[in-house]
Amino acid sequence: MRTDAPALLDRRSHGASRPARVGIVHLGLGAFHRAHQAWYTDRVDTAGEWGIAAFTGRSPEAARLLDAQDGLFTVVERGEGGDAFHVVSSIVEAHDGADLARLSALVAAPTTGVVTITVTEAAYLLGADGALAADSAAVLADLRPGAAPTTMPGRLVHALAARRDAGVGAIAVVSCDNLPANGAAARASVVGMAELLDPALADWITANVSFVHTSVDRITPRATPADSAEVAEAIGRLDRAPVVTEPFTSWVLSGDFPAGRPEWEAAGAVFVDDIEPFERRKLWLLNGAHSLLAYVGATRGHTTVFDAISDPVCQDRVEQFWDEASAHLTAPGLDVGSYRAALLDRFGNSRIAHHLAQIATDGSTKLPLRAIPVLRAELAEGRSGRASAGLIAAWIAWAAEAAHIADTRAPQIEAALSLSGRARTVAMLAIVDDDLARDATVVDLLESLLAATH
Ligand SMILES: NC(=O)c1ccc[n+]([C@@H]2O[C@H](COP(=O)([O-])OP(=O)(O)OC[C@H]3O[C@@H](n4cnc5c(N)ncnc54)[C@H](O)[C@@H]3O)[C@@H](O)[C@H]2O)c1
Ligand SMILES: O=P(O)(O)OC[C@@H](O)[C@@H](O)[C@H](O)[C@H](O)CO
Repeated sequence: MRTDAPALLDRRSHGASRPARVGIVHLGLGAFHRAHQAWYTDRVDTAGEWGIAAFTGRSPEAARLLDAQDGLFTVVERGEGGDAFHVVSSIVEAHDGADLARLSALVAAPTTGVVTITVTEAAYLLGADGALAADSAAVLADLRPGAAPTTMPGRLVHALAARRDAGVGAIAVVSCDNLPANGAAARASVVGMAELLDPALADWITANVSFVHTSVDRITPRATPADSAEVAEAIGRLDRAPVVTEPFTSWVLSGDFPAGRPEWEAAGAVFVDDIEPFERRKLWLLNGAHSLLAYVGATRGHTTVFDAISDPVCQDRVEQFWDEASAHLTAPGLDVGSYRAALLDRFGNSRIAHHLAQIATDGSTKLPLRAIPVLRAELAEGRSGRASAGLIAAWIAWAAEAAHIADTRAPQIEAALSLSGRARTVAMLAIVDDDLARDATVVDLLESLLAATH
């Protein structure tokens, strides 16, 4: 029977006959990894030494789809003027994250020098003090005798034990999640888990694992079936796992790679000694504005970042938040004015459908990273922090109306929302900052901001 449907992408027809040897293990096979770290590696690994073995974090679906097409996938760079298509072949193995035997074997291999991570902020399971939340249900489940770990730190500790036992030496772990000091966060999460499981292993990890800090940037919304259809039309092959991303990309890294790394700088990555100013600028201005648009925009009936930033009320709120944040972004070379102007262009890319609902998830983890530091910096300067407090108020107002709250702390949020008046405001604020919830001036400000939203 004749069919016009194109054949599935595969390595032979793509001309990438021999997959690269595995040199990188990745945890969290989502859209961002494919649009970012896999894309950089694809561009620079001409010798085929840094193939990526990628593991999913929760559902095995992404691995199943990629495995069926030899790990190949298309990166669609979606600019305002049109799309560019690149088939990426750097992922050479894709696995269910529950496959601990394969994960351990690969992390213990002498040819593996790097582990990269994109598992979302909440998956680090850190408490407000920055340490592993040892009493959380997920951590306790991993600690049960004989339990197969399901968390990121649990699985990585399991695999690092195999590396120690194999005696193949040091390795780099590179967090690419949107967390300040994400290398330190990864260390706190992984070493914290190891301390609970095997203190001697925790010592080995401390001595042999280099936790690299990064600031990562490339807006990558979830792809849709229409994107797959467009890719088939453009490349003449069926791709069930394309990623759609913006043309802009940035990767700033700081730290050691004791077992080598790809030459990512050849594709534009930048290695620096002090990453903090860059990550602050990105987390506060880009991610902070994203969260603000997610809550204010959704409350005003918008669906995507583009819709929201096109609304003058939302843009005005973003500018006010940026004014507050910018007052604390004073390190040389940050060029905050140009960065803000570029962000307005990126948010205004009408062809990128970045859904506010995706950004709104896990607000209880994101606001302490995106709103609270700006609010605290403003309070320290004797100012009210009205715009950053406005982001927290927007989250509270959004949560109060939301039909469904996708958040790892949804039970606490629902309990807080069951209260009313000032008690409710205090309980919601306590979820993102316990100390500030005891500050009557901040609570007063939130109350007045919330009253103004009605
Ligand atoms: N998408 C972007 O624009 C973008 C840009 C910069 C940084 N990031 C970072 O990358 C992360 C992932 O983004 P994405 O677009 O790939 O999302 P995604 O939903 O496509 O993929 C997320 C991956 O993390 C895994 N995961 C989710 N929760 C987990 C948990 N609790 N434990 C273990 N694994 C878990 C999922 O299984 C999946 O493999 C973000 O949370 C952010 O920190 C994303
Ligand atoms: O990916 P999250 O959930 O941490 O945050 C949502 C967006 O703010 C984020 O994905 C940005 O698009 C990204 O950080 C841009 O580089």
